[in-house]
Amino acid sequence: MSDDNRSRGPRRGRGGRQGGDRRGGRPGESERGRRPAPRKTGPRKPPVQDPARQVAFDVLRAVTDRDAYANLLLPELLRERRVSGRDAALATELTYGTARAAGLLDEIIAACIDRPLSEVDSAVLDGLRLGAYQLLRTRIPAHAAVDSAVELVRDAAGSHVAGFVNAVLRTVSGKDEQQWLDELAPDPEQDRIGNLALRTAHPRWVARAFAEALGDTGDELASALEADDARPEVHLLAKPGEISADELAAVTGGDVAPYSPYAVHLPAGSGDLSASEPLAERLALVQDEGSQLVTLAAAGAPVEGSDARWLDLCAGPGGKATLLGCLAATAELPDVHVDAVEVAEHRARLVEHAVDGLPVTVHVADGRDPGLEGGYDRVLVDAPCSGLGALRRRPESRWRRKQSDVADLTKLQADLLESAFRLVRPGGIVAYVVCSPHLAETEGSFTAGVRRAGAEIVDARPYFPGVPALGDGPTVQLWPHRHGTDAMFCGLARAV
Ligand SMILES: C[S@@+](CC[C@H](N)C(=O)[O-])C[C@H]1O[C@@H](n2cnc3c(N)ncnc32)[C@H](O)[C@@H]1O
Repeated sequence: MSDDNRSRGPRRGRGGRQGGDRRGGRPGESERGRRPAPRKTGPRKPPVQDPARQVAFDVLRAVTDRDAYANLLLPELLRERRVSGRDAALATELTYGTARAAGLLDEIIAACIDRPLSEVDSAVLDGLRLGAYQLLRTRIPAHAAVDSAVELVRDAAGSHVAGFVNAVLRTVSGKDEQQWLDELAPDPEQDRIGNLALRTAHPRWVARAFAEALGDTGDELASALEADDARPEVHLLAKPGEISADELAAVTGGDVAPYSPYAVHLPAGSGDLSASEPLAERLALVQDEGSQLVTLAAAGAPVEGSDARWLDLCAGPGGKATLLGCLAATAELPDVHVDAVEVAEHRARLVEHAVDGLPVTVHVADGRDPGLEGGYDRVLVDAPCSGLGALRRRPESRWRRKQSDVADLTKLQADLLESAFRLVRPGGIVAYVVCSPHLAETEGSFTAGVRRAGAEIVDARPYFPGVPALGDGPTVQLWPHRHGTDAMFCGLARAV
Protein backbone atom coordinates (compact mmCIF):
# COMPACT_ATOMS: atom_id res chain seq x y z
CA MET A 1 0.00 0.00 0.00
CA SER A 2 1.44 3.36 -0.93
CA ASP A 3 0.80 6.63 0.87
CA ASP A 4 -1.04 7.50 -2.28
CA ASN A 5 -4.17 5.88 -1.02
CA ARG A 6 -4.24 8.23 1.91
CA SER A 7 -3.51 11.42 0.06
CA ARG A 8 -5.84 10.93 -2.90
CA GLY A 9 -8.76 9.77 -0.84
CA PRO A 10 -12.14 8.52 -1.88
CA ARG A 11 -14.39 9.97 -4.51
CA ARG A 12 -17.59 11.50 -3.13
CA GLY A 13 -19.79 8.72 -4.60
CA ARG A 14 -21.90 10.26 -7.38
CA GLY A 15 -24.70 11.89 -5.52
CA GLY A 16 -24.29 9.68 -2.45
CA ARG A 17 -23.99 11.29 0.93
CA GLN A 18 -21.12 10.68 3.28
CA GLY A 19 -21.54 8.61 6.40
CA GLY A 20 -23.61 5.48 6.58
CA ASP A 21 -27.02 4.36 7.62
CA ARG A 22 -27.01 2.64 10.93
CA ARG A 23 -28.72 -0.63 10.15
CA GLY A 24 -30.17 -2.85 12.84
CA GLY A 25 -30.42 -6.63 12.80
CA ARG A 26 -28.42 -9.63 13.78
CA PRO A 27 -24.91 -10.08 12.42
CA GLY A 28 -24.78 -12.55 9.57
CA GLU A 29 -28.37 -12.16 8.46
CA SER A 30 -28.57 -11.64 4.72
CA GLU A 31 -30.76 -8.91 3.39
CA ARG A 32 -30.63 -9.20 -0.38
CA GLY A 33 -33.76 -7.13 -0.92
CA ARG A 34 -32.87 -4.10 1.17
CA ARG A 35 -35.59 -2.88 3.47
CA PRO A 36 -35.43 0.26 5.55
CA ALA A 37 -34.10 -0.34 9.04
CA PRO A 38 -34.27 1.92 12.03
CA ARG A 39 -31.34 4.20 12.71
CA LYS A 40 -29.31 2.83 15.58
CA THR A 41 -28.95 5.13 18.50
CA GLY A 42 -26.78 5.15 21.59
CA PRO A 43 -23.07 5.43 22.16
CA ARG A 44 -20.72 4.11 19.53
CA LYS A 45 -18.91 1.01 20.69
CA PRO A 46 -15.18 0.85 20.29
CA PRO A 47 -14.10 -1.35 17.37
CA VAL A 48 -13.93 -4.97 18.44
CA GLN A 49 -11.73 -7.40 16.60
CA ASP A 50 -13.45 -10.72 16.36
CA PRO A 51 -12.34 -14.14 15.24
CA ALA A 52 -15.11 -14.49 12.65
CA ARG A 53 -14.06 -11.46 10.61
CA GLN A 54 -10.38 -12.30 11.02
CA VAL A 55 -10.98 -15.78 9.56
CA ALA A 56 -13.03 -14.32 6.71
CA PHE A 57 -10.33 -11.75 5.94
CA ASP A 58 -7.53 -14.35 6.07
CA VAL A 59 -9.39 -16.68 3.70
CA LEU A 60 -10.06 -13.81 1.28
CA ARG A 61 -6.37 -12.86 1.41
CA ALA A 62 -5.35 -16.45 0.59
CA VAL A 63 -7.85 -16.57 -2.29
CA THR A 64 -6.36 -13.36 -3.71
CA ASP A 65 -2.69 -14.03 -3.04
CA ARG A 66 -2.28 -17.74 -3.62
CA ASP A 67 -5.36 -18.87 -5.49
CA ALA A 68 -6.63 -20.78 -2.45
CA TYR A 69 -10.10 -22.36 -2.58
CA ALA A 70 -12.36 -20.71 -0.01
CA ASN A 71 -14.46 -23.83 0.50
CA LEU A 72 -11.36 -25.87 1.40
CA LEU A 73 -9.49 -23.29 3.47
CA LEU A 74 -12.40 -21.92 5.50
CA PRO A 75 -13.30 -25.17 7.35
CA GLU A 76 -9.59 -25.73 7.99
CA LEU A 77 -9.11 -22.29 9.59
CA LEU A 78 -12.33 -22.57 11.60
CA ARG A 79 -11.13 -25.88 13.02
CA GLU A 80 -7.57 -24.70 13.63
CA ARG A 81 -8.69 -21.53 15.46
CA ARG A 82 -11.56 -23.26 17.25
CA VAL A 83 -14.13 -20.87 15.85
CA SER A 84 -17.60 -22.38 16.21
CA GLY A 85 -21.30 -21.66 16.59
CA ARG A 86 -22.48 -18.17 15.65
CA ASP A 87 -18.92 -16.99 14.96
CA ALA A 88 -18.39 -19.82 12.49
CA ALA A 89 -21.73 -19.04 10.82
CA LEU A 90 -20.77 -15.37 10.53
CA ALA A 91 -17.30 -16.21 9.15
CA THR A 92 -18.90 -18.49 6.56
CA GLU A 93 -21.48 -15.94 5.49
CA LEU A 94 -18.87 -13.18 5.18
CA THR A 95 -16.26 -15.30 3.40
CA TYR A 96 -18.53 -16.92 0.83
CA GLY A 97 -20.72 -13.86 0.37
CA THR A 98 -17.76 -11.53 -0.21
CA ALA A 99 -15.97 -13.99 -2.52
CA ARG A 100 -19.14 -14.58 -4.54
CA ALA A 101 -19.91 -10.87 -4.94
CA ALA A 102 -16.30 -9.70 -5.41
CA GLY A 103 -16.72 -8.35 -8.96
CA LEU A 104 -19.87 -6.41 -8.06
CA LEU A 105 -18.24 -5.03 -4.90
CA ASP A 106 -15.22 -3.98 -6.98
CA GLU A 107 -17.42 -1.96 -9.34
CA ILE A 108 -18.97 -0.16 -6.39
CA ILE A 109 -15.61 0.44 -4.69
CA ALA A 110 -14.16 1.68 -7.99
CA ALA A 111 -16.96 4.23 -8.19
CA CYS A 112 -15.86 5.58 -4.80
CA ILE A 113 -12.19 6.19 -5.56
CA ASP A 114 -10.39 8.19 -8.17
CA ARG A 115 -7.90 5.65 -9.47
CA PRO A 116 -7.98 2.17 -11.02
CA LEU A 117 -8.50 -0.65 -8.53
CA SER A 118 -5.31 -2.26 -9.87
CA GLU A 119 -3.42 0.50 -8.06
CA VAL A 120 -4.97 -0.34 -4.68
CA ASP A 121 -2.94 -2.64 -2.44
CA SER A 122 -4.53 -6.10 -2.48
CA ALA A 123 -4.88 -6.36 1.33
CA VAL A 124 -6.63 -3.00 1.33
CA LEU A 125 -8.91 -4.12 -1.50
CA ASP A 126 -9.83 -7.34 0.33
CA GLY A 127 -10.66 -5.31 3.44
CA LEU A 128 -12.77 -2.91 1.38
CA ARG A 129 -14.62 -5.85 -0.20
CA LEU A 130 -15.30 -7.40 3.20
CA GLY A 131 -16.54 -4.09 4.57
CA ALA A 132 -18.62 -3.31 1.49
CA TYR A 133 -20.22 -6.76 1.57
CA GLN A 134 -21.33 -6.23 5.16
CA LEU A 135 -22.68 -2.77 4.35
CA LEU A 136 -24.60 -3.80 1.26
CA ARG A 137 -25.67 -7.39 1.76
CA THR A 138 -26.05 -7.93 5.51
CA ARG A 139 -27.88 -6.23 8.36
CA ILE A 140 -24.66 -5.67 10.29
CA PRO A 141 -24.65 -2.07 11.60
CA ALA A 142 -22.62 0.24 9.37
CA HIS A 143 -20.25 1.35 12.13
CA ALA A 144 -19.38 -2.29 12.94
CA ALA A 145 -18.78 -3.10 9.28
CA VAL A 146 -16.58 -0.05 8.71
CA ASP A 147 -14.64 -0.13 11.98
CA SER A 148 -13.86 -3.84 11.77
CA ALA A 149 -12.65 -3.51 8.16
CA VAL A 150 -10.44 -0.57 9.13
CA GLU A 151 -8.90 -2.59 11.97
CA LEU A 152 -8.27 -5.65 9.80
CA VAL A 153 -6.60 -3.60 7.10
CA ARG A 154 -4.63 -1.58 9.64
CA ASP A 155 -3.18 -4.83 11.01
CA ALA A 156 -2.40 -6.18 7.55
CA ALA A 157 -1.17 -3.07 5.74
CA GLY A 158 -0.32 -0.42 8.36
CA SER A 159 -2.08 2.46 10.07
CA HIS A 160 -1.49 4.87 7.19
CA VAL A 161 -4.33 3.20 5.25
CA ALA A 162 -6.96 3.50 7.99
CA GLY A 163 -8.27 6.88 6.87
CA PHE A 164 -8.57 5.77 3.27
CA VAL A 165 -10.48 2.59 4.11
CA ASN A 166 -12.75 4.45 6.50
CA ALA A 167 -13.54 7.14 3.95
CA VAL A 168 -14.19 4.73 1.05
CA LEU A 169 -16.52 2.59 3.15
CA ARG A 170 -18.39 5.65 4.39
CA THR A 171 -19.00 6.54 0.74
CA VAL A 172 -20.11 2.98 -0.05
CA SER A 173 -22.55 3.11 2.86
CA GLY A 174 -24.19 6.23 1.42
CA LYS A 175 -26.34 4.04 -0.83
CA ASP A 176 -27.83 0.59 -0.55
CA GLU A 177 -27.15 -2.16 -3.07
CA GLN A 178 -30.22 -1.36 -5.15
CA GLN A 179 -29.22 2.30 -5.46
CA TRP A 180 -25.68 1.37 -6.47
CA LEU A 181 -27.02 -1.05 -9.08
CA ASP A 182 -29.40 1.56 -10.46
CA GLU A 183 -26.43 3.88 -10.85
CA LEU A 184 -23.86 1.42 -12.22
CA ALA A 185 -25.70 -1.32 -14.13
CA PRO A 186 -26.04 -0.89 -17.89
CA ASP A 187 -29.45 0.14 -19.21
CA PRO A 188 -31.42 -3.14 -19.58
CA GLU A 189 -32.98 -1.88 -22.81
CA GLN A 190 -29.53 -1.55 -24.36
CA ASP A 191 -27.66 -4.34 -22.60
CA ARG A 192 -29.93 -6.85 -20.90
CA ILE A 193 -27.15 -9.39 -20.27
CA GLY A 194 -24.77 -6.78 -18.82
CA ASN A 195 -27.53 -5.51 -16.55
CA LEU A 196 -28.42 -8.97 -15.23
CA ALA A 197 -24.76 -9.91 -14.90
CA LEU A 198 -24.05 -7.01 -12.55
CA ARG A 199 -27.30 -7.42 -10.62
CA THR A 200 -26.53 -11.06 -9.90
CA ALA A 201 -22.76 -10.56 -9.43
CA HIS A 202 -21.63 -12.56 -12.47
CA PRO A 203 -18.95 -11.73 -15.02
CA ARG A 204 -20.61 -10.72 -18.27
CA TRP A 205 -19.09 -13.64 -20.25
CA VAL A 206 -20.59 -16.13 -17.80
CA ALA A 207 -24.02 -14.49 -18.04
CA ARG A 208 -23.71 -14.60 -21.83
CA ALA A 209 -22.80 -18.32 -21.73
CA PHE A 210 -25.92 -18.98 -19.61
CA ALA A 211 -28.05 -16.94 -22.03
CA GLU A 212 -26.75 -18.87 -25.03
CA ALA A 213 -27.38 -22.24 -23.37
CA LEU A 214 -30.92 -21.24 -22.31
CA GLY A 215 -31.71 -19.46 -25.58
CA ASP A 216 -33.12 -16.68 -23.43
CA THR A 217 -32.12 -13.24 -22.24
CA GLY A 218 -35.35 -12.58 -20.34
CA ASP A 219 -36.99 -14.00 -17.25
CA GLU A 220 -35.43 -17.44 -17.47
CA LEU A 221 -31.91 -16.00 -17.68
CA ALA A 222 -32.68 -13.85 -14.65
CA SER A 223 -33.93 -16.93 -12.72
CA ALA A 224 -30.86 -18.93 -13.70
CA LEU A 225 -28.42 -16.23 -12.61
CA GLU A 226 -30.31 -15.57 -9.38
CA ALA A 227 -30.35 -19.28 -8.51
CA ASP A 228 -26.64 -19.40 -9.26
CA ASP A 229 -26.04 -16.50 -6.86
CA ALA A 230 -27.92 -18.10 -3.96
CA ARG A 231 -26.32 -20.24 -1.28
CA PRO A 232 -26.93 -23.82 -2.36
CA GLU A 233 -28.47 -26.63 -0.36
CA VAL A 234 -26.06 -29.39 0.61
CA HIS A 235 -26.72 -32.67 -1.23
CA LEU A 236 -25.71 -36.06 0.10
CA LEU A 237 -25.40 -39.43 -1.60
CA ALA A 238 -26.81 -42.32 0.45
CA LYS A 239 -24.43 -44.98 -0.82
CA PRO A 240 -26.50 -47.78 -2.41
CA GLY A 241 -26.10 -50.96 -0.39
CA GLU A 242 -25.01 -49.00 2.71
CA ILE A 243 -27.94 -46.80 3.72
CA SER A 244 -31.22 -45.75 2.13
CA ALA A 245 -32.11 -42.14 1.38
CA ASP A 246 -34.98 -42.41 3.88
CA GLU A 247 -32.64 -43.58 6.63
CA LEU A 248 -30.06 -40.93 5.79
CA ALA A 249 -32.73 -38.21 5.82
CA ALA A 250 -33.95 -39.41 9.22
CA VAL A 251 -30.44 -39.44 10.71
CA THR A 252 -29.36 -36.07 9.30
CA GLY A 253 -32.69 -34.26 9.57
CA GLY A 254 -32.61 -33.65 5.81
CA ASP A 255 -35.19 -34.21 3.07
CA VAL A 256 -35.29 -37.04 0.57
CA ALA A 257 -34.48 -35.48 -2.81
CA PRO A 258 -37.01 -35.30 -5.62
CA TYR A 259 -35.18 -37.14 -8.43
CA SER A 260 -32.20 -39.28 -7.43
CA PRO A 261 -33.30 -42.27 -5.32
CA TYR A 262 -30.04 -41.91 -3.40
CA ALA A 263 -30.03 -38.17 -2.64
CA VAL A 264 -30.81 -36.24 0.52
CA HIS A 265 -30.96 -32.43 0.73
CA LEU A 266 -29.81 -30.44 3.74
CA PRO A 267 -30.32 -26.68 4.18
CA ALA A 268 -27.72 -24.25 2.86
CA GLY A 269 -24.95 -23.55 5.35
CA SER A 270 -25.22 -26.90 7.13
CA GLY A 271 -21.57 -26.46 8.09
CA ASP A 272 -18.84 -29.05 8.32
CA LEU A 273 -20.53 -32.43 7.99
CA SER A 274 -17.40 -34.59 8.07
CA ALA A 275 -17.99 -35.50 11.73
CA SER A 276 -21.64 -36.45 11.26
CA GLU A 277 -22.14 -40.17 11.78
CA PRO A 278 -23.21 -41.38 8.32
CA LEU A 279 -20.35 -39.47 6.68
CA ALA A 280 -17.77 -40.44 9.28
CA GLU A 281 -18.81 -44.08 8.88
CA ARG A 282 -18.64 -43.76 5.08
CA LEU A 283 -22.27 -44.66 4.52
CA ALA A 284 -22.83 -41.36 2.74
CA LEU A 285 -20.88 -38.57 1.08
CA VAL A 286 -21.46 -35.03 -0.12
CA GLN A 287 -22.47 -35.16 -3.79
CA ASP A 288 -24.72 -32.90 -5.83
CA GLU A 289 -27.96 -34.58 -6.94
CA GLY A 290 -27.11 -33.67 -10.56
CA SER A 291 -23.87 -35.65 -10.33
CA GLN A 292 -25.87 -38.62 -9.11
CA LEU A 293 -28.39 -38.30 -11.95
CA VAL A 294 -25.77 -38.22 -14.72
CA THR A 295 -23.96 -41.19 -13.17
CA LEU A 296 -27.21 -43.16 -12.99
CA ALA A 297 -27.89 -42.32 -16.66
CA ALA A 298 -24.38 -43.51 -17.61
CA ALA A 299 -25.02 -46.78 -15.75
CA GLY A 300 -28.65 -47.17 -16.82
CA ALA A 301 -28.73 -46.60 -20.59
CA PRO A 302 -29.15 -50.07 -22.13
CA VAL A 303 -26.24 -51.81 -23.83
CA GLU A 304 -26.58 -54.79 -26.13
CA GLY A 305 -24.89 -57.96 -24.86
CA SER A 306 -22.44 -58.08 -21.99
CA ASP A 307 -22.42 -55.38 -19.32
CA ALA A 308 -19.52 -56.15 -17.02
CA ARG A 309 -16.61 -53.80 -17.82
CA TRP A 310 -17.12 -50.16 -16.88
CA LEU A 311 -14.54 -47.39 -17.22
CA ASP A 312 -14.48 -43.99 -15.50
CA LEU A 313 -11.91 -42.06 -17.53
CA CYS A 314 -11.63 -38.92 -15.33
CA ALA A 315 -12.25 -40.22 -11.85
CA GLY A 316 -10.69 -37.86 -9.29
CA PRO A 317 -11.66 -37.22 -6.54
CA GLY A 318 -13.94 -40.23 -6.90
CA GLY A 319 -17.57 -39.17 -6.35
CA LYS A 320 -18.99 -40.79 -9.46
CA ALA A 321 -16.58 -43.75 -9.25
CA THR A 322 -17.98 -44.41 -5.77
CA LEU A 323 -21.57 -44.40 -7.00
CA LEU A 324 -20.62 -46.64 -9.96
CA GLY A 325 -18.75 -48.96 -7.58
CA CYS A 326 -21.71 -49.10 -5.16
CA LEU A 327 -24.06 -49.99 -8.03
CA ALA A 328 -21.59 -52.63 -9.22
CA ALA A 329 -21.51 -54.11 -5.72
CA THR A 330 -25.28 -54.65 -5.57
CA ALA A 331 -26.87 -58.03 -6.20
CA GLU A 332 -28.45 -56.84 -9.47
CA LEU A 333 -25.05 -56.31 -11.11
CA PRO A 334 -22.93 -59.21 -9.85
CA ASP A 335 -20.41 -59.20 -12.70
CA VAL A 336 -19.56 -55.53 -13.03
CA HIS A 337 -16.06 -54.23 -12.36
CA VAL A 338 -15.07 -50.58 -12.70
CA ASP A 339 -11.69 -49.24 -13.84
CA ALA A 340 -11.13 -45.67 -12.64
CA VAL A 341 -8.48 -43.55 -14.37
CA GLU A 342 -7.08 -40.32 -12.95
CA VAL A 343 -4.03 -38.44 -14.22
CA ALA A 344 -3.15 -36.56 -11.02
CA GLU A 345 -1.46 -38.83 -8.48
CA HIS A 346 -2.89 -37.09 -5.39
CA ARG A 347 -6.40 -37.16 -6.83
CA ALA A 348 -6.00 -40.85 -7.71
CA ARG A 349 -5.19 -41.46 -4.02
CA LEU A 350 -8.48 -39.74 -3.12
CA VAL A 351 -10.30 -42.08 -5.51
CA GLU A 352 -8.60 -45.09 -3.91
CA HIS A 353 -9.72 -43.94 -0.49
CA ALA A 354 -13.28 -43.27 -1.70
CA VAL A 355 -13.76 -46.66 -3.42
CA ASP A 356 -12.08 -48.77 -0.76
CA GLY A 357 -13.94 -52.09 -0.53
CA LEU A 358 -15.82 -51.60 -3.82
CA PRO A 359 -15.19 -53.48 -7.09
CA VAL A 360 -13.14 -50.60 -8.50
CA THR A 361 -9.49 -50.57 -9.65
CA VAL A 362 -7.76 -47.19 -9.73
CA HIS A 363 -5.16 -46.41 -12.42
CA VAL A 364 -2.91 -43.36 -12.34
CA ALA A 365 -2.80 -42.65 -16.07
CA ASP A 366 -3.62 -40.12 -18.75
CA GLY A 367 -7.14 -40.84 -19.97
CA ARG A 368 -6.09 -39.82 -23.48
CA ASP A 369 -4.00 -42.99 -23.63
CA PRO A 370 -4.39 -44.93 -20.38
CA GLY A 371 -2.78 -48.14 -21.62
CA LEU A 372 -5.85 -50.22 -20.77
CA GLU A 373 -7.24 -53.01 -22.92
CA GLY A 374 -10.27 -51.83 -24.92
CA GLY A 375 -13.67 -53.49 -25.21
CA TYR A 376 -15.43 -51.68 -22.32
CA ASP A 377 -19.21 -51.93 -22.15
CA ARG A 378 -19.57 -48.43 -20.68
CA VAL A 379 -17.21 -45.48 -20.53
CA LEU A 380 -17.91 -42.38 -18.45
CA VAL A 381 -16.03 -39.24 -19.53
CA ASP A 382 -16.59 -36.74 -16.69
CA ALA A 383 -14.31 -34.30 -18.43
CA PRO A 384 -12.31 -31.42 -16.95
CA CYS A 385 -14.35 -28.28 -17.69
CA SER A 386 -14.83 -24.64 -16.75
CA GLY A 387 -17.08 -25.63 -13.83
CA LEU A 388 -19.56 -22.88 -14.74
CA GLY A 389 -22.29 -25.27 -13.63
CA ALA A 390 -21.13 -25.35 -10.02
CA LEU A 391 -20.26 -21.69 -9.42
CA ARG A 392 -22.74 -21.54 -6.54
CA ARG A 393 -20.65 -24.14 -4.68
CA ARG A 394 -17.26 -22.51 -5.37
CA PRO A 395 -17.62 -18.92 -4.24
CA GLU A 396 -14.57 -17.32 -5.87
CA SER A 397 -14.45 -19.35 -9.06
CA ARG A 398 -16.72 -17.14 -11.17
CA TRP A 399 -14.13 -14.33 -10.92
CA ARG A 400 -11.12 -16.62 -11.33
CA ARG A 401 -12.23 -18.49 -14.45
CA LYS A 402 -11.50 -16.76 -17.74
CA GLN A 403 -13.31 -17.09 -21.04
CA SER A 404 -9.98 -18.00 -22.63
CA ASP A 405 -9.82 -21.17 -20.44
CA VAL A 406 -12.64 -22.71 -22.46
CA ALA A 407 -10.62 -23.21 -25.66
CA ASP A 408 -7.93 -25.30 -23.91
CA LEU A 409 -10.59 -27.33 -22.12
CA THR A 410 -12.52 -28.16 -25.29
CA LYS A 411 -9.30 -29.52 -26.85
CA LEU A 412 -8.78 -31.81 -23.83
CA GLN A 413 -12.46 -32.81 -23.90
CA ALA A 414 -12.12 -33.77 -27.59
CA ASP A 415 -9.03 -35.87 -26.89
CA LEU A 416 -10.66 -37.67 -23.95
CA LEU A 417 -13.81 -38.42 -25.97
CA GLU A 418 -11.70 -39.77 -28.82
CA SER A 419 -9.96 -42.06 -26.33
CA ALA A 420 -13.32 -43.17 -24.87
CA PHE A 421 -14.55 -44.21 -28.31
CA ARG A 422 -11.33 -46.18 -28.87
CA LEU A 423 -11.84 -48.02 -25.58
CA VAL A 424 -15.57 -48.83 -25.80
CA ARG A 425 -16.77 -51.90 -27.71
CA PRO A 426 -19.30 -51.71 -30.58
CA GLY A 427 -22.76 -51.44 -28.99
CA GLY A 428 -21.29 -50.04 -25.77
CA ILE A 429 -22.22 -46.66 -24.25
CA VAL A 430 -20.09 -43.56 -23.90
CA ALA A 431 -21.49 -41.02 -21.42
CA TYR A 432 -20.02 -37.53 -21.76
CA VAL A 433 -20.53 -35.31 -18.73
CA VAL A 434 -19.41 -31.80 -17.81
CA CYS A 435 -20.40 -29.55 -14.94
CA SER A 436 -21.07 -26.63 -17.24
CA PRO A 437 -23.79 -25.21 -19.44
CA HIS A 438 -21.27 -23.53 -21.80
CA LEU A 439 -22.29 -24.63 -25.30
CA ALA A 440 -18.70 -25.07 -26.50
CA GLU A 441 -18.06 -27.61 -23.72
CA THR A 442 -21.47 -29.28 -23.87
CA GLU A 443 -23.12 -29.68 -27.29
CA GLY A 444 -19.96 -28.53 -29.08
CA SER A 445 -17.52 -31.04 -27.62
CA PHE A 446 -20.05 -33.88 -27.48
CA THR A 447 -21.49 -33.72 -31.00
CA ALA A 448 -18.05 -33.17 -32.59
CA GLY A 449 -16.67 -36.19 -30.68
CA VAL A 450 -19.59 -38.42 -31.65
CA ARG A 451 -19.36 -37.34 -35.29
CA ARG A 452 -15.61 -38.01 -35.44
CA ALA A 453 -16.14 -41.48 -33.95
CA GLY A 454 -19.06 -42.28 -36.27
CA ALA A 455 -21.14 -43.20 -33.19
CA GLU A 456 -24.89 -42.83 -32.63
CA ILE A 457 -26.33 -40.28 -30.24
CA VAL A 458 -28.78 -41.85 -27.76
CA ASP A 459 -31.65 -39.76 -26.39
CA ALA A 460 -30.53 -39.35 -22.78
CA ARG A 461 -33.86 -38.08 -21.39
CA PRO A 462 -35.46 -41.49 -20.64
CA TYR A 463 -32.54 -42.24 -18.32
CA PHE A 464 -33.47 -39.27 -16.13
CA PRO A 465 -36.81 -40.72 -14.98
CA GLY A 466 -39.15 -38.29 -13.30
CA VAL A 467 -36.93 -35.27 -13.99
CA PRO A 468 -39.04 -32.50 -15.57
CA ALA A 469 -38.11 -29.74 -18.02
CA LEU A 470 -35.46 -31.64 -19.97
CA GLY A 471 -36.19 -29.81 -23.22
CA ASP A 472 -36.04 -31.30 -26.71
CA GLY A 473 -33.09 -33.63 -26.13
CA PRO A 474 -31.30 -35.72 -27.13
CA THR A 475 -28.80 -34.38 -24.58
CA VAL A 476 -29.70 -33.30 -21.04
CA GLN A 477 -28.78 -30.02 -19.39
CA LEU A 478 -29.70 -29.74 -15.72
CA TRP A 479 -30.05 -26.32 -14.07
CA PRO A 480 -30.13 -24.98 -10.51
CA HIS A 481 -33.26 -22.89 -11.20
CA ARG A 482 -35.13 -25.78 -12.87
CA HIS A 483 -33.93 -28.81 -10.96
CA GLY A 484 -32.14 -27.53 -7.86
CA THR A 485 -28.99 -29.31 -9.05
CA ASP A 486 -25.71 -28.03 -10.37
CA ALA A 487 -25.83 -27.26 -14.11
CA MET A 488 -24.60 -30.69 -15.25
CA PHE A 489 -24.65 -31.72 -18.91
CA CYS A 490 -24.96 -35.32 -20.10
CA GLY A 491 -24.72 -36.69 -23.63
CA LEU A 492 -25.01 -40.42 -24.36
CA ALA A 493 -23.72 -42.19 -27.48
CA ARG A 494 -23.60 -45.79 -28.63
CA ALA A 495 -20.47 -46.98 -30.44
CA VAL A 496 -21.11 -48.77 -33.75
C1 LIG B 1 -14.58 -33.08 -13.45
S1 LIG B 1 -13.31 -33.86 -12.60
C2 LIG B 1 -13.96 -35.47 -12.36
C3 LIG B 1 -14.83 -35.60 -11.15
C4 LIG B 1 -15.06 -37.04 -10.76
N1 LIG B 1 -15.59 -37.83 -11.83
C5 LIG B 1 -15.98 -37.15 -9.56
O1 LIG B 1 -17.17 -37.37 -9.71
O2 LIG B 1 -15.48 -37.01 -8.43
C6 LIG B 1 -12.11 -34.16 -13.84
C7 LIG B 1 -10.92 -34.97 -13.38
O3 LIG B 1 -10.18 -35.29 -14.54
C8 LIG B 1 -8.82 -35.28 -14.21
N2 LIG B 1 -8.07 -35.18 -15.46
C9 LIG B 1 -7.63 -34.08 -16.11
N3 LIG B 1 -6.98 -34.43 -17.23
C10 LIG B 1 -7.03 -35.77 -17.30
C11 LIG B 1 -6.52 -36.72 -18.21
N4 LIG B 1 -5.84 -36.33 -19.29
N5 LIG B 1 -6.72 -38.02 -17.96
C12 LIG B 1 -7.40 -38.42 -16.85
N6 LIG B 1 -7.89 -37.56 -15.93
C13 LIG B 1 -7.71 -36.25 -16.17
C14 LIG B 1 -8.68 -34.11 -13.28
O4 LIG B 1 -7.50 -34.23 -12.50
C15 LIG B 1 -9.97 -34.23 -12.47
O5 LIG B 1 -9.72 -34.99 -11.33
